[in-house]
Amino acid sequence: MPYRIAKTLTIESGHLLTKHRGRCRFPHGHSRTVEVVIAADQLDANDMVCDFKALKHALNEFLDRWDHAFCLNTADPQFAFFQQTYAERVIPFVATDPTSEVMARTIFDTLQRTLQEQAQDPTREYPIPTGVRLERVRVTETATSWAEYSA
Ligand SMILES: Nc1nc2c(c(=O)[nH]1)N=C([C@H](O)[C@H](O)COP(=O)(O)OP(=O)(O)OP(=O)(O)O)CN2
Repeated sequence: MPYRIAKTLTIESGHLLTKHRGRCRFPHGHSRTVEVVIAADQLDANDMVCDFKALKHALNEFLDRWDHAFCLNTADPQFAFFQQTYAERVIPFVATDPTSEVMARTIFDTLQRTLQEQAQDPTREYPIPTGVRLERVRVTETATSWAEYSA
């Protein structure tokens, strides 16, 4: 697929890593940059892979829930407490730590489903053309660390 576009969003989120030996097992936060790349063989009627706004809307539908939220392994002994206390601002990661790798995979799988659904609806203000392919999702955790998940 010769054409490729990317969109980047930033979210503020907290987490802790139950399996980490160091400080990352304690609650802490990150300004996370999420970069998604989609590809296409040909351009649409607007001479685009797809409108950047379409990509932003598709990503935001899901990622807004992670903004100013706390990502937590459901196996954490404190999970029930956090969920009762902070309700929808606690994002459950089922029996897995919310590492950058797991976040990248979760975002990839969810965005792929969203793009497929929205490509069936040409009446959207910013439609997703059929034939576009989600190539990769990169989650940047700190100034020096990122993880990527790709097709
Ligand atoms: N492969 C992964 N390793 C680590 C993850 C992760 O998601 N995937 N996450 C963490 C912690 O969340 C930590 O906050 C970030 O790690 P790190 O880059 O080590 O952060 P530092 O600011 O301490 O980096 P320095 O370069 O050492 O200052 C840990 N590992």
